Amino acid sequence: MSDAALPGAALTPDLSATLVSGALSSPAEVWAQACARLAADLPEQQFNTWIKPLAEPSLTLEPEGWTAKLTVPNRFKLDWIRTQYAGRLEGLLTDVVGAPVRLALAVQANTTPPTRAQAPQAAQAAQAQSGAPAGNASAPAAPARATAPTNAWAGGTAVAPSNRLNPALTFDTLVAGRANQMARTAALHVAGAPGGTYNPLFIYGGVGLGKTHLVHAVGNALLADRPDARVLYLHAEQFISDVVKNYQRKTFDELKAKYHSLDLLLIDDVQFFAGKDRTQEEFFNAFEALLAKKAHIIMTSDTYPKGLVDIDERLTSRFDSGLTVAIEPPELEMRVAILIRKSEQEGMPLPEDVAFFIAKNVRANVRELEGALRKVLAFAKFSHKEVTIALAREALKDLLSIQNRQIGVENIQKTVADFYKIKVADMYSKKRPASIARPRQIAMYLAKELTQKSLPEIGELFGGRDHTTVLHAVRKIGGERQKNTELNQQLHVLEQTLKG
Ligand SMILES: Nc1ncnc2c1ncn2[C@@H]1O[C@H](COP(=O)(O)OP(=O)(O)OP(=O)(O)O)[C@@H](O)[C@H]1O
Repeated sequence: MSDAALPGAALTPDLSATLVSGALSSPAEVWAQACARLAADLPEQQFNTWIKPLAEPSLTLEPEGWTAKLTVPNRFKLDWIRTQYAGRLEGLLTDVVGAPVRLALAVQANTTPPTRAQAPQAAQAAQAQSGAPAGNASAPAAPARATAPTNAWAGGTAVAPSNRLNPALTFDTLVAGRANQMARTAALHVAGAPGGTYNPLFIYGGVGLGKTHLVHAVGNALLADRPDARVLYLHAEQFISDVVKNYQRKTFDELKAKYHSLDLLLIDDVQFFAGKDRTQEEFFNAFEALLAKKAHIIMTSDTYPKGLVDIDERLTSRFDSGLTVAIEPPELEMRVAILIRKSEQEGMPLPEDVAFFIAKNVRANVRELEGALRKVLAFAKFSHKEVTIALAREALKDLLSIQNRQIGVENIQKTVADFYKIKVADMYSKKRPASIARPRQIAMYLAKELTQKSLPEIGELFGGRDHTTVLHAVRKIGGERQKNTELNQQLHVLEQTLKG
């Protein structure tokens, strides 16, 4: 190997000899051999997606030993390669070279300026991608970028009009933890290899748990990688209104042209398709067309495909034909990590004890956690006081006083059972007649409304039911309550009785 192939290297004779002792004469050959071994080890699609497109690393001899410097196209790929393949690559390079090799990853400098049409999106995506990689929930959160003009809290404010993606909702700003591990891993896979496995990807879970954030992250990551990709995010209701508009104008070809040409369709809250036959038909057509051309579809919902009501079975069975993953409510450590990360993004880092205090008291979902944090930070700012547990207690006193009234799930079960004249034991039983199932659903709904218990905790207290069953009950009764005055009155009476 020549010195030119090893920029900056001061070769010691024995290591240099190691490298040239076999048939290896250049970093390209070292890389080719390592790749050949990795290719034998990895599923072909993974290898072709992540490793094959990489240019060979430079090999330099630093005072600590050999370093292979591998450049990758963007931050997202760097994070993925670092977590998934770096260890294996280091081992293989070490084997091939015959001496320890350290792998150093760097993002490739961008040499081709984006086209005018791509520029704003690329700039937004690059900015959104430039933060620290998404950490482990237990790892300290990365400090926020001082220049970040957009914020994951900002909701729709920074949405690019064409693809409706919010550039602030990225993998970088999504805290990883046990609750979203499966969904996040699947989403990362799709972002790296859209049209491949896990198609469609169906993500379900309760309100405010990060489903929307995750699908935006996939769109933003794909655009950072391929700025020309045709990506569209939309809420199911926007699809419904598009269908209605095109129905009135008889312009179904336009609708088809819009949806069938995408590379990635991200569609939120598909439970809203319930009872909308024409929408379901058009979505079915789009779904089939996109899958046939290997475009990727990611959907979110409040329940798993088979739990969806009033949606045609030919659709729900297709929803389930790729990968279906749940996002669970975050556990305590993850809630703390989220609070710390978000407070840093706000430029007001939260002391750990205060983060634990808030996380212990706000358990329902991340949106509520964000709301509580906002209250505490605003309270500190306006009162010019330090953020302490005492201050947090004061800022959140309304929320805490609701909890202190301590309406327990058992109390709810008993009150509801008395009201509808069924046995309390039926709250835990597997019996399904409507005369029992409905009061049980009402009790689940009230448990969610009036206590701080998470969906899995409520499910457990109702005879070990799955959290999606609870979610279904909460949505169903909540939805019916809006239309059914009799039910609304009954619920009102029950609530007043329970609140005392
Ligand atoms: N793991 C996480 N890390 C950081 N922020 C999160 C995380 N999970 C959720 N959030 C934030 O919580 C808020 C609510 O999340 P999101 O809107 O994605 O929830 P959702 O599951 O889509 O809820 P809904 O069903 O009500 O639409 C957002 O501001 C999102 O950025």
